[in-house]
Amino acid sequence: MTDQRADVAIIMGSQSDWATMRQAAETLDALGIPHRRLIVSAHRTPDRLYEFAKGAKAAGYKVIIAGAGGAAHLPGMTAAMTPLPVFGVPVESKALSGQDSLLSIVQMPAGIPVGTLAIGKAGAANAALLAAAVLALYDEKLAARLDAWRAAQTAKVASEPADTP
Ligand SMILES: Nc1c(C(=O)O)ncn1[C@@H]1O[C@H](COP(=O)(O)O)[C@@H](O)[C@H]1O
Repeated sequence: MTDQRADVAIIMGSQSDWATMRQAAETLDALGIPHRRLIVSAHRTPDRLYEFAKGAKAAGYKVIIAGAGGAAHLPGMTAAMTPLPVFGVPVESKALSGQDSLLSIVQMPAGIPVGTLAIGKAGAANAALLAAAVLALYDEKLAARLDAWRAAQTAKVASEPADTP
């Protein structure tokens, strides 16, 4: 659900990250959380990053999800320029399978945190669930939707055979 009044910004370093980051967008959609997605790169579009990060709070965003691969400076640079919580998703890189992305994002110096998720699609989905958990602290209807989502997940697993195939 893209919306003028978006609670979550999903930013990514390149269009090529969309295959991963769409898991975040789809999870937010499933929970009815309005979001916007943007291509922003600390390396390739530093002015766009500055404008986005400095204005993100005033624009009404509550949480930022930032996905990047390789030398993944985007989440940390964004966190340096906004007081909003930033969740970083290490995108799987071709050369190093996302290990480079993970270490770039997770090893922030004390003082500027980035909540770092797992490499790849699972990390993108979980970033959305974490964003939902933050927003649900102040939104009872969303909290109920999140509870229902988790209950449905539990029911699905419970309906599957418990023994190994
Ligand atoms: N890590 C970053 C940043 C950044 O951190 O600012 N900007 C682009 N990238 C990453 O470069 C990878 C390759 O990008 P291309 O596929 O466009 O060559 C992508 O995973 C992107 O996130």
